[in-house]
Amino acid sequence: MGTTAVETTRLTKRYRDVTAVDELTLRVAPGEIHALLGLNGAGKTTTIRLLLGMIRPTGGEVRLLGTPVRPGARAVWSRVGYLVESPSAYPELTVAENLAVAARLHGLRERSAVTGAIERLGLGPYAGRRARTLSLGNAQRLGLAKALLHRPDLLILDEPANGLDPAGVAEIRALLHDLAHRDGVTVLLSSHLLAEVARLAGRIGVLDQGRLVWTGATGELTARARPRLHVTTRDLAAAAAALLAAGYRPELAGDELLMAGEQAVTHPEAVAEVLVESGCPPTRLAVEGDDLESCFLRLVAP
Ligand SMILES: Nc1ncnc2c1ncn2[C@@H]1O[C@H](COP(=O)(O)OP(=O)(O)OP(=O)(O)O)[C@@H](O)[C@H]1O
Repeated sequence: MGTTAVETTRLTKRYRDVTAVDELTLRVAPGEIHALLGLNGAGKTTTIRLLLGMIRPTGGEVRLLGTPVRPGARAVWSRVGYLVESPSAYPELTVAENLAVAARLHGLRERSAVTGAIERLGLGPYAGRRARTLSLGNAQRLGLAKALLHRPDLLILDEPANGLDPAGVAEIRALLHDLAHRDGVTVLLSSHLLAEVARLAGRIGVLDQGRLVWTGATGELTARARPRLHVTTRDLAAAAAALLAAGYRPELAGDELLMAGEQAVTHPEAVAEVLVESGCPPTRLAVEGDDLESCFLRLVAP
């Protein structure tokens, strides 16, 4: 699969005075787990609905697996699985019956597709339960099972961890990890939880007010959360010069110096010694790490 799995070009959706998605240009490579991260109202659901051709864009275009998404262009859907918010199921049918209906709609061999999906999603104990009696978490699992029935090459999921307890979240994470890394399935998912996507996605696109404000490898974002030594002293310039002369790499940030190096973080007492010797004793010296959520919030801060 050489083609880009998901490709949007200046994708835009406007509702009267709200621009829900604003000139979004996104590329997701095959086999990648890519997360669209954003706060409530950032435009995640609208983007996913546009990708799936559920709503018409005001501007721009979408290609999935190299094929333009247009009304009537059906071929690509046999290779795409999706789960959008609040998965729908026939409430009076059992889990197995719901899957059997979905398998028939896909033209699949019913029995093996259903058994495989039940097994993959750990739905065995619930196979005979009517869909309306399922917990939110198990309803979400049934939705995922349906999305995976036809073994798609691309899986598009809106907030897949919604309604799941921590064990369920871990299970879904393991499943998506396996799908991408073992079976080469491309996964595009939306989430508002950086800590969660950081454990799963290889790349992240941050959406804010419909715009892609940051995109890159997950590691680039989490690196911002590494601990740094914060130094405050009366004469920052003199302190910075002394620290530089001692082999450190201080960075001036407002009214303090920041030091990210391993040595400074693990041995702040040695830094204190340099500062005292140079006549700039620290008035504050603290190792602090930004948590992931504050890194994310800083990206989307007004
Ligand atoms: N059908 C609609 N009509 C009018 N405005 C809409 C419509 N759908 C979405 N919006 C607006 O577009 C913006 C983006 O909404 P969207 O649901 O895509 O965000 P989101 O990131 O998925 O948020 P959430 O996590 O709350 O679902 C919001 O301001 C929302 O109010």
